[in-house]
Amino acid sequence: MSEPTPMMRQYLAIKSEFPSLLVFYRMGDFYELFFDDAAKAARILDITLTARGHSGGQPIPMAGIPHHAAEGYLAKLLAAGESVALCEQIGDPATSKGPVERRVTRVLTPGTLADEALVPADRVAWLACWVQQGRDYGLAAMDVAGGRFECYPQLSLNQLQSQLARLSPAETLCVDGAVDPDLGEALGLPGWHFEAASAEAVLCKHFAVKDLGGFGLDAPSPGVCAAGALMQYALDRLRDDVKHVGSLTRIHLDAFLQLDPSARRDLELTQNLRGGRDGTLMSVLNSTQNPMGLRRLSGWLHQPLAMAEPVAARQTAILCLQQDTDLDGLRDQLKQTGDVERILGRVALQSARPKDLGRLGMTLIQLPGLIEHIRGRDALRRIETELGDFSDLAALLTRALNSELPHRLSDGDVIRAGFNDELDELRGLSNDAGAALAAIELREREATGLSTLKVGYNRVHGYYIELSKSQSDRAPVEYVRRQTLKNAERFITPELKTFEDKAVSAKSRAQSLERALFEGLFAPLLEQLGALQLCARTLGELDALCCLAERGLSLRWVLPHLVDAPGLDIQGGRHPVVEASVGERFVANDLRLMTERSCQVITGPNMGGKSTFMRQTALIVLLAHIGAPVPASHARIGLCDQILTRVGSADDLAGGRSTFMVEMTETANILNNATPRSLVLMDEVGRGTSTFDGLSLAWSACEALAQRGALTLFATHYFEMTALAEQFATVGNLHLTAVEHGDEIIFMHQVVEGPASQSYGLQVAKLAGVPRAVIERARRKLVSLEQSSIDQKPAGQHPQTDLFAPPAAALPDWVNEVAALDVDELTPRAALEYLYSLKVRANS
Ligand SMILES: Nc1ncnc2c1ncn2[C@@H]1O[C@H](COP(=O)(O)OP(=O)(O)OP(=O)(O)O)[C@@H](O)[C@H]1O
Repeated sequence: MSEPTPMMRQYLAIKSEFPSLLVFYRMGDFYELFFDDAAKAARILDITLTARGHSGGQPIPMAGIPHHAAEGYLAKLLAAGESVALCEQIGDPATSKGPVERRVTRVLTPGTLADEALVPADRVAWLACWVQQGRDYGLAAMDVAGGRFECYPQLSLNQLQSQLARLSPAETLCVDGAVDPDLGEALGLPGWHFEAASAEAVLCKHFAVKDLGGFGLDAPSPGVCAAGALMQYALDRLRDDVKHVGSLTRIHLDAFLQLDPSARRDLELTQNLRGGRDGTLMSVLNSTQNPMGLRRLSGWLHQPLAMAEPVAARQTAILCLQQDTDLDGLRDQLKQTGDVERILGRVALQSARPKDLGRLGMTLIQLPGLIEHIRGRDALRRIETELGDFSDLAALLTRALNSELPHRLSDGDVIRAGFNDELDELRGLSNDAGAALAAIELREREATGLSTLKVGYNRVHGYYIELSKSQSDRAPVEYVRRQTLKNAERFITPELKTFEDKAVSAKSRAQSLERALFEGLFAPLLEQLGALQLCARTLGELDALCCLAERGLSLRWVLPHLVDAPGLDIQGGRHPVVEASVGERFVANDLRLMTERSCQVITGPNMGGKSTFMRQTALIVLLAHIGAPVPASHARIGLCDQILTRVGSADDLAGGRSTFMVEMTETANILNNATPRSLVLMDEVGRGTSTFDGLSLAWSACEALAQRGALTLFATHYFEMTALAEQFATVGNLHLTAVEHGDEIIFMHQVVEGPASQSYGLQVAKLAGVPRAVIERARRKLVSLEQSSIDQKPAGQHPQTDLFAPPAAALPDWVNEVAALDVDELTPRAALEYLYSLKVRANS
């Protein structure tokens, strides 16, 4: 069996330190990956898997990526949730015996990134950490690129799941061995990181405080333990450098409208059910002008408010932007601003690039003009103040930086001419040694009056002044003789010697001085970091508010009246996404849900618009709670505590749960948590099992919600459920209208009071292209099913039939007649005659 080569031994030693990371092993112009790392990277990156040498008689799998193109590949791996250790060549290949010395210089994990190329601009790559203590859970989350840090001191399992679904973390941490599939994948950390004392000590040290009382976190809690462990991890990964994380925000969940994970998914806020972005609420709502505004808007959508005051403040600001400012002008100006929030993160992490500071400078220059648009408006006064005044920094950056900046600092030409004399001189020397020498030559010739004096250079003696033999004895005393030629003498002077030292090393000295001057710009920025971060967040907020103001005007949405009493009164409500696709053809609908009529059972044909109507109600309620205008002609919305949904069907095969199991788990969650302030959407609950089981479950779930007084929309194809309205005063019936036209069906999409009369399932199937023969067969089967259903319903045999049967008085008399028929005794002819007689009665 062959021994590993020295290089492979080196690789294996390094890999053993980072077993769970992909090790990028630098070899010349390539990063190479070996063994399982190579196979994984080849699969994710779609690159070729090759082999190099042998190990244990087997070829070693290898995959490589060019060093200069690494960023794109890294971004893809990190987006796939992988972490990477970059192992660089440290030693000099020319002088190394054996393999060049190599060391891991950087560890990249999905949740600890701030590089522009590696973090998507449109969302926050949260690093989250949870811990369980008894029945309670604690959660902490850090936005490393943006410098935000949140703590949720004490949560139930349900709340933790909901928050994790909201954050959708790029990377999650938990106690080693505690990984729970219901909470997503997580990296285990040693338990002692989560001990209260060590967690608190890490946090106090970072924030330079005696205790955490200032953050409202004085009492020990699982959340603080999670926050401490998370901070330690971030410090380890980022080499003790997260000074832009200046505060820990305690999150009070009561302040926010809760969305259960299924509501977040089903309502397709920022991601559709297929995982894409089209057809989402965000796709209609977003007209933000910069990434800070986009992230802020997305954050608002996922965390609507539950308190009247902050909602009212946003509404007032939006109204002011719509009525009292040059909204287009303001938005144009916001378009010119850079992603200051992330730039500041990179400044703090010492990884800002020239273009970062250039864009920061440009943004700070724009600020006064931007503020001018909102100056003196009461509703925007806080924003005006928080944007601040950074004219000193703007001036500094303008003076210091060129207007065109390179991608990398090492490319040079970053610092503007005139900012630093020494740099100007060094650049002058390296760029323009010839001109400088000509200037010296001219000056010396004039000073000495020696006409043959000239300045030259050779590689052995460097720079010299040359005089012809005839004039050389008149050389000034400070000229030191260096070389005698046949017809000339060569001299050096202290000035020339200095010039030479400077010129030879000028280029490299210019580079290092430029680097020092560039990094020197960080200090004054960091001095004002807190105020700059506030400015960045306020820019994001203003952009998001402008977006909502603009969307309201462009899409004819209205600001709703928010009231404390639970209930909804929506007039002319529309579904923003469906309306965007069908345009004028969209049929607006009204809805009233009040304490006295809190539950509506919705029936109507397939494709009639039941789901659309229910979802539009949830979206209107959600938009109202972020303070936004809503797609309606008028809306009065009572403050809600949560939106709970059970719509659509999805298998959770990975979690080992069937469609019906998922449906029932979500239903259980709703029944356990709904309150009279909750908006509950139930779409065809029960359809995943046998008719009677499904109907019974749907009935009792709807009954329970009605009794609890939760604001409920319950769409169903079980017509039996329309009878609930007769038993409960708080239950009403609504249906979606459709009309038959010959053999066709036309959907009116209108919501009207009362139960639907027909389901039109077969017509819809025909519309969908189900073969004619199958439809005909289904039609015959339907008749016989309906017939046998009637036959099988003598009172007392099926408790469900009693429970759900419409009151006897409501039935037409022929039903009893048919029920009494002994079909087996009928001849085909008698049956046919009876059918004809029924038809005559039906038409009369
Ligand atoms: N109010 C409306 N105005 C115009 N078109 C609508 C409206 N509501 C729904 N539609 C159209 O009808 C289609 C079907 O709507 P939806 O999925 O809501 O029906 P449904 O009653 O829930 O159907 P099913 O019972 O089969 O689930 C939508 O995709 C949309 O194109």
